[in-house]
Amino acid sequence: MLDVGFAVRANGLGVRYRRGWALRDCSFELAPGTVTALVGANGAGKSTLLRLAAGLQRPTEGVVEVSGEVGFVAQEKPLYRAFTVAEMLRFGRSTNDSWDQEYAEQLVGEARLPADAKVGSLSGGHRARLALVLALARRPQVLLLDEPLSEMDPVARETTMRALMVAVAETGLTVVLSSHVLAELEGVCDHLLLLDQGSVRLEGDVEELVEGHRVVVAARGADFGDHEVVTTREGERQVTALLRLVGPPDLPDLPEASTPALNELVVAYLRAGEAA
Ligand SMILES: Nc1ncnc2c1ncn2[C@@H]1O[C@H](COP(=O)(O)OP(=O)(O)OP(=O)(O)O)[C@@H](O)[C@H]1O
Repeated sequence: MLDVGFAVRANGLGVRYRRGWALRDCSFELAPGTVTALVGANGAGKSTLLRLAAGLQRPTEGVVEVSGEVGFVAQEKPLYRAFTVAEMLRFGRSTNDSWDQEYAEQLVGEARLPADAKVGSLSGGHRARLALVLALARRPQVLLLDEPLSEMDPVARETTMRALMVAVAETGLTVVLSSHVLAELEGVCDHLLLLDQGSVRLEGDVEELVEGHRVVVAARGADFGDHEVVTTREGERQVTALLRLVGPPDLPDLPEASTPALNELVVAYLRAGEAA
């Protein structure tokens, strides 16, 4: 792969549909080998962003660049229903120069996909796994996944995430995956891209983002100094706030301050977006 310093890079990216902007002024850069959680409320623009990066849709303004071969698994997982699993693999092999047959067979085995089953007869979860096998076996440099786990059972989710992590560790694969199930992304994703109504609201290294925020429990009306209040939850006497630190985490008068879990951080931003 060319060493260009980024795997995916967007600059001023925007898409307008007839009813308005689905994505507006999005700029970010994802480094090679990172695993990015793409999160946001329904309609925030996640699928649109992934389609643009996959080159399946043109932006209205701005650019998105991907370095190297890109693999994309759409939410609706288009596969040939009349083909068997084995036929899908043969098809993949004959249409992709970079196809890795041994790897494809290993992944099919791990997913326990019966080679002679017709795609149309597979469950939603098995179809999702097959779509992912086909994308991984092409050995792309960048893999874009639109809600890859949504139809899978808990064990399938775990095996799938493990297969992705192995590919990241062994080949330096870059992954961007959208999901509403935040608990599954914790410990797996090292980068976060949070969209709010078509704009990038929060983006960066997960650890740095977590370190840059505090959950505080304080008396109502407490003064949080220069720190940005992302969201608050009012109790009878106390208020729980998520703060984005501006400057050093100088919170002398507050009884409780802890770093948020990724899950907590994302939910706070999504809630703030809804309230806005
Ligand atoms: N082909 C289209 N024509 C018109 N509007 C569209 C089209 N595709 C998406 N949109 C609109 O663009 C916005 C973003 O949609 P998108 O599917 O990218 O969101 P999302 O974050 O993936 O949502 P979800 O979590 O529900 O999958 C929405 O307001 C949607 O209605």
